[in-house]
Amino acid sequence: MINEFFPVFLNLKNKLCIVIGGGKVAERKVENLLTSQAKVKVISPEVTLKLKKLAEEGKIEWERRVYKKGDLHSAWLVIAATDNPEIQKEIFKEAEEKRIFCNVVDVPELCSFIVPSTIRRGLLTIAISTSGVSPAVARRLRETLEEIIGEEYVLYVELMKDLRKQILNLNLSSEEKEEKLQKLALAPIPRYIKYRDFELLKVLIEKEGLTFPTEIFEKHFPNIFSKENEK
Ligand SMILES: C[C@@]1(CC(=O)O)c2cc3[nH]c(cc4nc(cc5[nH]c(cc(n2)[C@H]1CCC(=O)O)[C@@](C)(CC(=O)O)[C@@H]5CCC(=O)O)C(CC(=O)O)=C4CCC(=O)O)c(CCC(=O)O)c3CC(=O)O
Ligand SMILES: NC(=O)C1=CN([C@@H]2O[C@H](COP(=O)(O)OP(=O)(O)OC[C@H]3O[C@@H](n4cnc5c(N)ncnc54)[C@H](O)[C@@H]3O)[C@@H](O)[C@H]2O)C=CC1
Repeated sequence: MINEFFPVFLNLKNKLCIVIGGGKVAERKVENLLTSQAKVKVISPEVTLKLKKLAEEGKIEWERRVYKKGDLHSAWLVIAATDNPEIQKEIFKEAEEKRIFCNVVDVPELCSFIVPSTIRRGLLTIAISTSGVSPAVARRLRETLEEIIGEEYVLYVELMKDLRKQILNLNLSSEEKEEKLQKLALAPIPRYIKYRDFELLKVLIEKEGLTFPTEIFEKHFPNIFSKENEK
């Protein structure tokens, strides 16, 4: 029976996450955790060059030794990434006892959480999981979606955040607000951004009685509007 995993986005900022093992897989998980600003501690007698460098730069803490029972004390999350099946089981056992979520990288059945394949576009995150059965499929799907969901989505989501705020501040009924939000979400705005069709986009936004937030565009494309003015 495959688990029906519960998808969540965790706020790990400054929270201690312990990674046991220091190979290629540990390295990938550590980089992921650092993206979320977690406080990372690696326990492993050997680590990759990259992990060593991160430790030297003070970006992670590295305890150069093997795992021992009790190490998980005060962690929020644990990743067991050693190449030793017995140790992996011991780590999972301690994590369960302490009620700490634990990812055992080589045994999907011993995972109280799994790590999805992830696409990040600024504020937008897309996470893909095959419930642990085929990481290669998760990766392949990520690569396919990355082509559809391009870098234009960084600006797009920032723009929609601004427009939503404007709409919510208008003196409209909740039905009217909902209608405007849905209408904007359906408009091909990512395409306008991708092809720099800013004039068309401006017309669309102003037609809805909203203000075109120039500063958001200028942040991504410095001087884009001033150059147009010079012409
Ligand atoms: C259950 C899970 C636990 C967990 O790690 O959280 C798990 C388990 C295992 N992975 C294995 C193998 C590989 N994993 C990758 C890559 C990734 N693995 C990731 C997640 C997960 N892997 C979780 C399930 C995710 C889901 O639900 O789909 C990704 C998405 C996220 C990340 O790790 O950061 C990241 C892709 C990131 C990206 O590029 O987008 C590659 C390389 C590749 O394909 O590039 C290979 C080799 C090819 C292959 O075997 O497929 C093996 C066999 C080990 C062996 O044979 O020794 C096991 C154990 C088993 O299955 O028994
Ligand atoms: N979940 C995933 O995405 C994937 C999982 N795997 C599996 O993950 C495991 C790790 O893979 P790699 O990083 O390539 O292995 P690796 O052999 O490069 O690294 C293992 C690390 O564990 C450390 N280690 C060994 N015993 C230890 C102990 N008692 N305490 C602390 N650290 C200890 C070693 O020093 C080494 O740094 C393997 O079992 C592999 O099959 C492999 C590919 C992807």
